[in-house]
Amino acid sequence: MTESLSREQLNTVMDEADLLKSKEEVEAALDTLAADITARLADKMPVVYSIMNGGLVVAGQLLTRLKFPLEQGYMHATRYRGETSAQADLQWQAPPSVPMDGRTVLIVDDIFDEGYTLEAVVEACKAQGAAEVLTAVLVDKQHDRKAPGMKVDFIGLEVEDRYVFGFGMDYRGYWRNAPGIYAVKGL
Ligand SMILES: O=P(O)(O)OC[C@H]1O[C@H](OP(=O)(O)OP(=O)(O)O)[C@H](O)[C@@H]1O
Ligand SMILES: Nc1nc2[nH]cnc2c(=O)[nH]1
Repeated sequence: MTESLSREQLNTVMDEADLLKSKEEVEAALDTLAADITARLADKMPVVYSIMNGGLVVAGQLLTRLKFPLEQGYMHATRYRGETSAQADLQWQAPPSVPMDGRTVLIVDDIFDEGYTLEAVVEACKAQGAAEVLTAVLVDKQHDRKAPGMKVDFIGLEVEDRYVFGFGMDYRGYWRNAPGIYAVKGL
């Protein structure tokens, strides 16, 4: 783990960051995501899992826009562990909190970057007997390093290939609470 950051350093990161998507743009994207998900899943009584930690804010703001019966759960899988680049292995810190055998499952996460996290989570859901597994992310990062063949079913916004934070995404553990999507200066 790298050294901890001071409050001043963290405020400087925020002050110097580039705003890529405003709060209003994110909220409009969540409205569209919710409409697309509703059209596909309204009659399925799905289980909707957020992937902790990043999926927490997105799922929180998405779920109240879904006006059909669903169950909600969480799971915690991480590749980055507070760093700004991925570790080789995915670490499971909490398994799925609600049984999914025979169910339609929707996985909600903040970002589709290389896609190895979502790929492993989808495989885990299938192994646990889910009938159908769909994925939704707020942000799709644009680059050519995606896990081969990995696709996401519902995407809110596209962002450039930089390290981003806000709306659930962290900068070294902080600023998940930022009300927009920001790119760290120099990253
Ligand atoms: O597409 P990938 O390259 O696999 O990266 C995307 C994943 O990275 C982040 O999780 P992270 O491991 O940082 O954990 P966190 O949710 O606790 O921030 C994010 O929340 C996604 O789950
Ligand atoms: N916070 C954050 N987490 C990520 N996980 C994968 N890519 C990113 C990113 O750009 N920002």
